[in-house]
Amino acid sequence: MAINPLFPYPLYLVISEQDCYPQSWLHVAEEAIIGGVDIIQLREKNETPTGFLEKAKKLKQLTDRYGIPLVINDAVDIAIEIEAWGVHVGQNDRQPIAIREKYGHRLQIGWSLEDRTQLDSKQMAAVDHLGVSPIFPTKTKTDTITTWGISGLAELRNLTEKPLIAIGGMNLDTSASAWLSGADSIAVVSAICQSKNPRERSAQLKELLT
Ligand SMILES: Cc1ncc(COP(=O)(O)OP(=O)(O)O)c(N)n1
Ligand SMILES: Cc1ncsc1CCOP(=O)(O)O
Ligand SMILES: [Mg+2]
Repeated sequence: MAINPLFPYPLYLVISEQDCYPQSWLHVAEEAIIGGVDIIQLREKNETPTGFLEKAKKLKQLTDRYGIPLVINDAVDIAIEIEAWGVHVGQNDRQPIAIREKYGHRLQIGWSLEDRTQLDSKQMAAVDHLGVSPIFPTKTKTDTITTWGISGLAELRNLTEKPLIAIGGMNLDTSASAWLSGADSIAVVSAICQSKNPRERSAQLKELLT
């Protein structure tokens, strides 16, 4: 089995207006891209559909300008409408097979892995990459099931060739060990969104992933 299959987006920013407050989320996104973020997910859990769509359009303009992929969290219809690169869904969202059946390969599909048995799910046939969720406990998302830890991530690495995104508690102290344990991408919210200097923080994180 090939180790660490290519997912050419080492540093993955998951962003929302709330997680960036009091900074401007769009400014944080641009600074993070300049600093080295390779892919961005818009994750707005408390927005109206109209508000989410407006933000998605603004972020798509930015990511297009810099030529990086945009992922939309949960809202498949918005991802399709703005021609996002991908969508990220979890166990309680629209399921990968249903998305694939409706939209073919218009979206890359990310799926959250919250339990080892989910690797055997038929949904895996429609999944392009996996969010290993969470690696460590985090205040950013508390409705979680398995806290994988670095050892859990390393075990998963031996069980699937799909790209693995490590998420949850990833920061300057934890990202390198997740990377060296076989993650193909390190996803962060607070480490960048709550940094006083998102550009510099992104560059510091990126430096660990080479
Ligand atoms: C890259 C990545 N991995 C996991 C998640 C979590 O998705 P989900 O389980 O659907 O939870 P919410 O983000 O919707 O609260 C993610 N968003 N991104
Ligand atoms: C969206 C999400 N999914 C699993 S953990 C998480 C939040 C990660 O936030 P942080 O990087 O601040 O720990
Ligand atoms: Mg979700």
